[in-house]
Amino acid sequence: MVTRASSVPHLNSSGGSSNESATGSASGSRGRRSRLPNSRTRHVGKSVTPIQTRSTPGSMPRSRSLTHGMQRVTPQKSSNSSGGVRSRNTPVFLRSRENEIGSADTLEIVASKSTGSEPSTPEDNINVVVRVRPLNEKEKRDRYGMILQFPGNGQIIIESSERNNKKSRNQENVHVFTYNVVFEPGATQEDILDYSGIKRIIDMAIEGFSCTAFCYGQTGSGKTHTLTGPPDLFHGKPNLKDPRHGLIFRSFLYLFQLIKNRKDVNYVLKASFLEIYNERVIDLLNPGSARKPLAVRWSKKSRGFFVENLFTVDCEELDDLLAVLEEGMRNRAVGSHAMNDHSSRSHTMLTVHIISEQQTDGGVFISKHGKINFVDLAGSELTKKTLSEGKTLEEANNINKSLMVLGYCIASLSDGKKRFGHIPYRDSQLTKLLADSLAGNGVTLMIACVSPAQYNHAETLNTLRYASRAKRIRTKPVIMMDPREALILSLKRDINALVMENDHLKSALNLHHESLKTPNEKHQNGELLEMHLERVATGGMAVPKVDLERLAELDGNELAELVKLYMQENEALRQENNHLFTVRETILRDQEIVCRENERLLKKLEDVNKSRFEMSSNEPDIY
Ligand SMILES: Nc1ncnc2c1ncn2[C@@H]1O[C@H](COP(=O)(O)OP(=O)(O)OP(=O)(O)O)[C@@H](O)[C@H]1O
Repeated sequence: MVTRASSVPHLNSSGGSSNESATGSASGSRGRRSRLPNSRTRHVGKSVTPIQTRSTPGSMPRSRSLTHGMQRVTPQKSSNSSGGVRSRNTPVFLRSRENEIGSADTLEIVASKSTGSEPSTPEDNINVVVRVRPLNEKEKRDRYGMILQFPGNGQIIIESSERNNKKSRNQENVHVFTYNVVFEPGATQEDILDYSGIKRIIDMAIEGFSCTAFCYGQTGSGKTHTLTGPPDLFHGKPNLKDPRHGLIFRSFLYLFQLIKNRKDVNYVLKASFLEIYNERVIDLLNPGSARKPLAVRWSKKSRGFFVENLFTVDCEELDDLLAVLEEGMRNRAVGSHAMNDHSSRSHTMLTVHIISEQQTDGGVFISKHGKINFVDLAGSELTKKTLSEGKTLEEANNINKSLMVLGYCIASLSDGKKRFGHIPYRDSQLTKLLADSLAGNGVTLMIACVSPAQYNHAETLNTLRYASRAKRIRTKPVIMMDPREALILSLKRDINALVMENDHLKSALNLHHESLKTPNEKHQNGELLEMHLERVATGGMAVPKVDLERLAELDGNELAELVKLYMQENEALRQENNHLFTVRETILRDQEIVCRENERLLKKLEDVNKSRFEMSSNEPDIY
């Protein structure tokens, strides 16, 4: 039975109202190219640049300033089996938990010393949602029963595969799992956009975070359907308003809408699309006739894996992104087996790089490098069920092997004791490229896709267990910034703070000073004022204005000189502030001495008055 959700998560922090129609927004877009223009894929020129995709499993820079904003969801009552009242605005077929994932909704962007800034929380969960597909025609024909129940509050109950099993009747073989959101079989593609948390992830990607959305599950469970929709959408001229469009298409529309609304920021978008087929990385935007594999390498500098010479296409318009999607979908490896006519035989990763440039209040230009990966994993398969043989069997073995490694990584990362030990990322190309999303500086959404059919009990239980484990993984998201810009921004911020402290100290000192002027202090304060005026007059305050846009043009010496100047300025202000603190301490001490002296004098005066009074009262009256 399908019932209304008991509560709805509002995971997106800005601009992502849940009733926004994704397909509706597309109506304004220009006529779309049906395929990626040749010039974009074949020419290594202006618009197509080989770029390295990065993934960092390792450490992160220390945080300098953290603020955490978690968004809680107000629970709504439902009228499902668990009782309660239905909410009018909640979508049917969707269930969520009252308490959603602990991820940063409010981000304070602050530069860190070395590579960038961090959001408000040191540890963020991976957001895990489950999508249950409807029974397919074959399953209905063969009268397979449904083994899943949806009691609400993000819970999903899986019964024993054998209905008459004694254990099952005793409820011993019933498993209950809880996730951030559970999408029931009737959930629409638009529901996934609105309630999976993807909007918040896109919001974060444009803020400079490295984000990933990936679908996981057995073959035929609906991963490709969720991410891209059915394959026939990409045959011929696609209908932009087709309600079957998947999450990637809808995310692109949402992304462009966001960008359009941010007039104060310049954005440059680039996209790449790769697949991992039989452990070989193929560029889907430039596969070549030989489908020559690309190398995945480790970058010491960025402490992450990257794909060498991967094509990246500039995407000025929505059409360009859609063309990338279409081209990749056309080139990916698809096969057929007993459980799926259009089975993905490879893992695919579509990456949108979002480079933003914004002028800060202090006039400095900062650029951030966010990205969002959409990963469609090939499904795990029991080859005796898929009846794979020959080429399909080899593919299945490779798929299962890489998913097994992914499973090990997820199990280790979710285990409090093992997560700091060795994680076998290097054992498969897939885990190398997902390392950053699983354990590095990224923000991740996992959509676990399952079948409700009794026939798939073991695989569904397995996926639900994986998803539960993944939910326990912590990542440490950071904004990716050019380290030089981050350093300069951070120094500039320090200087501003010191200047403010400096001014504050001076005004405080002036106040004290007026009441406590001594020749010595007058001299000292005069000196400070002179120092300050001299500093301003000689330009000491003004380190040359830097246009960070042009930072890349500076050579090493110029850059070193600039950083030196900032550091000198910083040091001078620090010294001056220390000096001011010392002066303030001295003045306060003197003030205390003066106060004590005053008290002593007052007491003395009192004593004198008292003794005078006593003397006068003892004198004989003379008339
Ligand atoms: N939520 C859904 N609603 C309607 N049909 C669905 C849904 N999910 C999946 N399907 C259908 O089920 C079939 C299998 O789905 P899909 O190809 O997306 O599975 P998959 O998990 O990507 O499989 P594989 O791992 O083999 O690539 C497709 O015909 C698809 O249209």
